[in-house]
Amino acid sequence: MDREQVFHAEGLTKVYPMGDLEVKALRGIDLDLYRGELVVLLGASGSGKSTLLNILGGLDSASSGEAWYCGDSITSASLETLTEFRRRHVGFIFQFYNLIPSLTAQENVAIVTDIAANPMPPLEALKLVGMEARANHFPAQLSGGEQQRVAIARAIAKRPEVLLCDEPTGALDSRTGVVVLQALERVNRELGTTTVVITHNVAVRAMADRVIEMTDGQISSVYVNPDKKTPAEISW
Ligand SMILES: Nc1ncnc2c1ncn2[C@@H]1O[C@H](COP(=O)(O)OP(=O)(O)OP(=O)(O)O)[C@@H](O)[C@H]1O
Repeated sequence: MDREQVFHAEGLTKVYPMGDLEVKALRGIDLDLYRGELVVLLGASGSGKSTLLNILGGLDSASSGEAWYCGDSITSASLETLTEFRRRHVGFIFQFYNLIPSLTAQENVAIVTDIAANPMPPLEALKLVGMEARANHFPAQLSGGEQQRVAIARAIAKRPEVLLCDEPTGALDSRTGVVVLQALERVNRELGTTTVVITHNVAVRAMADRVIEMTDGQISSVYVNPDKKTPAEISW
């Protein structure tokens, strides 16, 4: 594995004020993520997975600590710099696909490629996730798994270095979930996109290069997977 550091974090904390109380979502995260690796992020509900991903992706700010993307500080960046960082370098996938209902699959992808610096053609992105035959279909004509694959095509069409996925299979049955994981694995392998996948599904750890587990706002274990499986070999 190439060990070039993409993300580096030291002592990240996140505290949400809740009236007189505080929720300590992150309690000191030290983390490195390396170029091209596929990391599965596990942990109980409320352990801080989404908070961590959102801070790394420039969607949320840390309360203390520092994080860098390729040597540039994320935690001390201005809002404008963070917007530019997200636009140029980060693709996001969420549990729900957030496609625009009045646009076809291809048009949903083109929205992003229209404003990206070095995009791939929308059809090429759809092909990578096996959706080129459905390019002219509207979201309502597609299954949940197919919509998620279009969302992946939309996220990768700008050729981001990093793909951050928060419960990408959370709304899908296992067979459909595997097809979505295959799309993510192919993008990771063919484009070399550093990929982080949050999941509640422990079976998904089998496809990771590394598995990072969070407990109560901290990293409780990091596991290097010596025996990576393809998504087709995973079931739950
Ligand atoms: N905007 C917010 N305001 C207040 N508390 C928040 C906010 N966002 C998250 N939290 C709290 O921070 C903690 C960590 O939340 P987070 O969503 O990061 O956990 P998670 O591991 O991703 O959980 P899940 O698996 O359920 O999505 C939780 O206790 C949550 O309630």
